[in-house]
Amino acid sequence: MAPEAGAGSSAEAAPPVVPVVFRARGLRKVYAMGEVEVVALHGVDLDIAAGEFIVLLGASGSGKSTLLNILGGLDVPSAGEVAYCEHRLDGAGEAELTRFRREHVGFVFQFYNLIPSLTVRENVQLVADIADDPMPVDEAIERVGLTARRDHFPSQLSGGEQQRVAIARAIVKRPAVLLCDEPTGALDYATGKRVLEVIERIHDELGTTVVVITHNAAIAGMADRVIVLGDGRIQRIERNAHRLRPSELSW
Ligand SMILES: Nc1ncnc2c1ncn2[C@@H]1O[C@H](COP(=O)(O)OP(=O)(O)OP(=O)(O)O)[C@@H](O)[C@H]1O
Repeated sequence: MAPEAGAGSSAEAAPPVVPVVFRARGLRKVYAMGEVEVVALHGVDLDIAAGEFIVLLGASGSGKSTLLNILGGLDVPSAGEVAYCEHRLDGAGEAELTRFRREHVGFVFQFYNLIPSLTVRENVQLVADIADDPMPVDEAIERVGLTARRDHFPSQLSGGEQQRVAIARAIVKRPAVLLCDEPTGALDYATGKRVLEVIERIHDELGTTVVVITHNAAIAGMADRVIVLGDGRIQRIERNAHRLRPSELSW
């Protein structure tokens, strides 16, 4: 808990100080393609507080996935600094990044990447087996509403259900951070909303810091803050006065 300012005095209590978990300064990413250099990030400065729900918007090619991948330790910047709490991620070696990801980050991608020959339960178990302090596998499956389907194989599930398995797999290790790259990109309207509800519930019930990339500007209503990227730069950051539930969004 943050200390209360002015305790014991007549001063009004200051709003609670929420610790910053991600801190990026001058983040730059350049991809070398033979003779050609593609600058994906042009010097991004960003703080993300513990428990924030961030939506990352921007045109195709604006650098959203590059930024998310660097925050999640899947990639490293070409220049600049990025840290998660006390972990410096720029300049970290592969082993250090692997440990960081394993201990702190759950990923959800547009495509679910489940193992087809394993059941729902076994897909989630696989991650629980290598986690330090996993939640019970059945609890993770329950949190995404798939208890009745836990012995089914991915091919027996709809796209939205497979995405919910991917979310169960991401959260079973109790990550402090959930990074989602177009989690509803392959889903229809109703199914996409159901997946967003699951992500919202994880955020609200577990206090997970969440970053969601989307092309769908309506989803921005779910966020505490909306970060709009353009051409590798943060174009603007908007704070929502209050977050909307997925059921309140329409597109
Ligand atoms: N591995 C790579 N090699 C070369 N260039 C890359 C690579 N990954 C991304 N880029 C380039 O970096 C820029 C930013 O890409 P990025 O995928 O981060 O954008 P994005 O906003 O996530 O796009 P989209 O919405 O289409 O997924 C683009 O110009 C892209 O072509």
